[in-house]
Amino acid sequence: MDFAAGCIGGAAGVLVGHPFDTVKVRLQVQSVEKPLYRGTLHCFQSIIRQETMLGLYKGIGSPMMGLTFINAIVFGVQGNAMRMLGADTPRHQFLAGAAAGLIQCIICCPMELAKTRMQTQGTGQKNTTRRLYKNSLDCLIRIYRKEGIRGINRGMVTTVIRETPGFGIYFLTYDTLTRSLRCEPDDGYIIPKLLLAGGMSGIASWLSTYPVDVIKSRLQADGVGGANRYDGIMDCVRQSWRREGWRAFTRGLTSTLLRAFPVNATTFATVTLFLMYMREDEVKDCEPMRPDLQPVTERLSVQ
Ligand SMILES: NC(=[NH2+])NCCC[C@H](N)C(=O)O
Repeated sequence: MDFAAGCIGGAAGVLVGHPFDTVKVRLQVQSVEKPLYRGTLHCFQSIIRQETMLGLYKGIGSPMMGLTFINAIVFGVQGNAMRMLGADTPRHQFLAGAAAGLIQCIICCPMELAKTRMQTQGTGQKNTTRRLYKNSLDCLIRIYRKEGIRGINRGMVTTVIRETPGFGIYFLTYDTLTRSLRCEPDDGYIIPKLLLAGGMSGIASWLSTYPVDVIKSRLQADGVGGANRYDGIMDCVRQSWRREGWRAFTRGLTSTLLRAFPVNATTFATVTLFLMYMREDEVKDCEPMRPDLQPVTERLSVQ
């Protein structure tokens, strides 16, 4: 059921957040010498004016397919890892989340490679005729044909460095906030509390590893519409630091945080409420399990 809940939560989150993610990627990878966008709002306005609203949804196919499945893996692995670890402690919450974050990189990296390349090709152009990639799947097929398995896993190291601690903090923050907000199934304010806890968990998670995300986007977008600029992670870090200083590592952060709250508020609230109602019958039919042995999503549904 954790997997099913993650699926539904993931799809809801993508629909809410993709435009913010497109703005984030454009700001992260735009030219420093001749920047197209002055900031978050200007980027939103420019994309809508030059590429219509559809420009904000470029590359949504990949996360819609990928994030839905990724969230199924994330919540499934986290729930099962918590049951394996036994006691529901903050350390176990972090470890179970980190394990889920690490495992989902297998899907996340190729998915974000296709998404990033789709989001950055044809920047500023309305017509789609001269595009290298027709869609996310075509993008991955072309990369695989040209560069093999190594090519579709470009950015894997930075994805692992971003996601493993990022998801540990994601679930630890959610568990901590749902406890301190006393989220109980019979609480009349359960939904706003879950939305607040989920949204803040998303923000905490993205803030914790954001500089790594900038490097990952630059490496995955490298070569779109021009020659490759980077010879690996450290070269990308050195060039970014030399040209832009510390600001390089905060490019697109505003849009990321604007996206992180609604997307993760939607995802966590959907998952928790789904598990709560789907397990209601278990609570009626059997002795409630020890609350200290269940992950937060199960604990909320058992009492
Ligand atoms: N890279 C992270 N910070 N991951 C944690 C949040 C993941 C969530 N699915 C999102 O897209 O916002």
